[in-house]
Amino acid sequence: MYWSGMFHVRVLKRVIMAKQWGQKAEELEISNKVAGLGLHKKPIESTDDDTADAANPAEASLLMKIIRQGLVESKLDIEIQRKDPNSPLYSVKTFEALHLKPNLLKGVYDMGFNAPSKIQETALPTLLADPPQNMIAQSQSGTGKTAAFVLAMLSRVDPSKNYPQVLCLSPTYELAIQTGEVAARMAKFCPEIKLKYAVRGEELPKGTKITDHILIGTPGKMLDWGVKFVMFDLTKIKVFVLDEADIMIDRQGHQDQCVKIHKRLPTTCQMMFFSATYTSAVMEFAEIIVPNPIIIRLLREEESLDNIKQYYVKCKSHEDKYRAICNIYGVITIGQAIIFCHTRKTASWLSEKMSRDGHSVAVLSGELTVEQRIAVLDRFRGGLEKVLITTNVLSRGIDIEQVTLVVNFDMPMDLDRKADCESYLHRIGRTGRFGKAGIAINLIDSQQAMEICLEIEAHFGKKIKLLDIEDAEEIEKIGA
Ligand SMILES: Nc1ncnc2c1ncn2[C@@H]1O[C@H](COP(=O)(O)OP(=O)(O)OP(=O)(O)O)[C@@H](O)[C@H]1O
Repeated sequence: MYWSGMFHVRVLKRVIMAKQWGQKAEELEISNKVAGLGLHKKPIESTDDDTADAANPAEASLLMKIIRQGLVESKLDIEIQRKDPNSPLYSVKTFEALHLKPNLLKGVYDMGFNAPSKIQETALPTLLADPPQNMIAQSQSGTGKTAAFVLAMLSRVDPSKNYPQVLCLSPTYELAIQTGEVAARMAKFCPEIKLKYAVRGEELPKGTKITDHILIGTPGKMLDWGVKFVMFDLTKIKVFVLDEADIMIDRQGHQDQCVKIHKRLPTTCQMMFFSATYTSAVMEFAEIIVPNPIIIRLLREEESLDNIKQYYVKCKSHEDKYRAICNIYGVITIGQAIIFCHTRKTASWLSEKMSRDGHSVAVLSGELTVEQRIAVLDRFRGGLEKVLITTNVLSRGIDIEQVTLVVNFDMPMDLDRKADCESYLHRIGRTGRFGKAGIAINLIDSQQAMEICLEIEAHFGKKIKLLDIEDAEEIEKIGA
């Protein structure tokens, strides 16, 4: 009965979520659409010709979706896009091939990007195509998703119209600021494009009418400005981006606010949902609230966990875990490290201990003000501290190139104290970004932690090797 119970919970959750987002799930059932377009559900072994047959982007998109039904994470999704240059799903190998505005292209090159990453080459032709198409995209941490949707946002703006046309929502203050900084760098040669942060601390006098083209922020502030104080017109929004879309949909606080914004957007608004992870329930739900989405999932074998060496170390206590960290530090040269703890209390205990022993450490946890959090991150980015100790608050999105080591002081777990595989992927994704090498070390001090580690290993199908922390030679090898 456990399974059937789980099933009902899941279905119920989807129905509640669908109701909240103001959609009728049935209206969007694929079978109805297939009937409406006179198409038939294709067998799993569809070939490239299936897409070539599609007469227009809507059909192509539908067909992709149908094909995907039987082939989630199969090679077909991406191969089709590569082989049919007439399809809006065609992928590009250069930024020139995207026919960007010249000053945007200049900005991209100025950032040191020579060629698009896999998610960029796959997503951008579709995101920039006309008529605009909706997208739900998933690819591993550090693969360039931010640049993909930021480039699409900047391309869609009409700078001659002085009102917000693009909304981009992030789950945290830090991520919103980081995304805004990427957008500002990319738009360096497009001074006519105006961008504003909609985050805590940004105050506008009542009655203000916002004239900036792009708003990047957190859901609460965006809701205040758009709905409560009507400082801009939500019905004029052309592009709506949800970064870290899975938690934006799944977490109660964010969800309520996103729902209220989403409801007021025009039906013509292009929706872009991006994340490194989606549980299947969230993905199914995302497909309901995003009309006719093109869905891109980087193939499992493309997920770049390969460039992160994963280890676990057996420890007996907190003290023992601390010794393990010191041993690793004593032996290998580490750029910078992020250490994840389960609670703020452990984070501050560890930071005090490390500071007392002469390590330069910073702590970032939920109780700091947003200004303090940004200051801590800026110092860490600038290399002033080598170690950042934090909680799950920083597991997502933060991009710091020099981080070569991630330590799970405590294994990530959900409320049922089971493995939280999504958080694990996001946490270790703070290293090994954009194909660089990284190391992830899990400190295991209980049977339960070991079980979580094994569950994570099985989930991703990637070996997490035992590391003997007393064996200096072995530790040296991992740094090689
Ligand atoms: N085409 C490119 N060429 C070179 N570097 C790139 C390119 N695209 C992105 N990058 C760099 O790769 C790093 C990771 O990119 P980004 O932060 O967009 O990843 P992400 O997929 O959004 O990760 P996460 O899921 O953790 O948020 C950044 O430092 C970014 O500047």
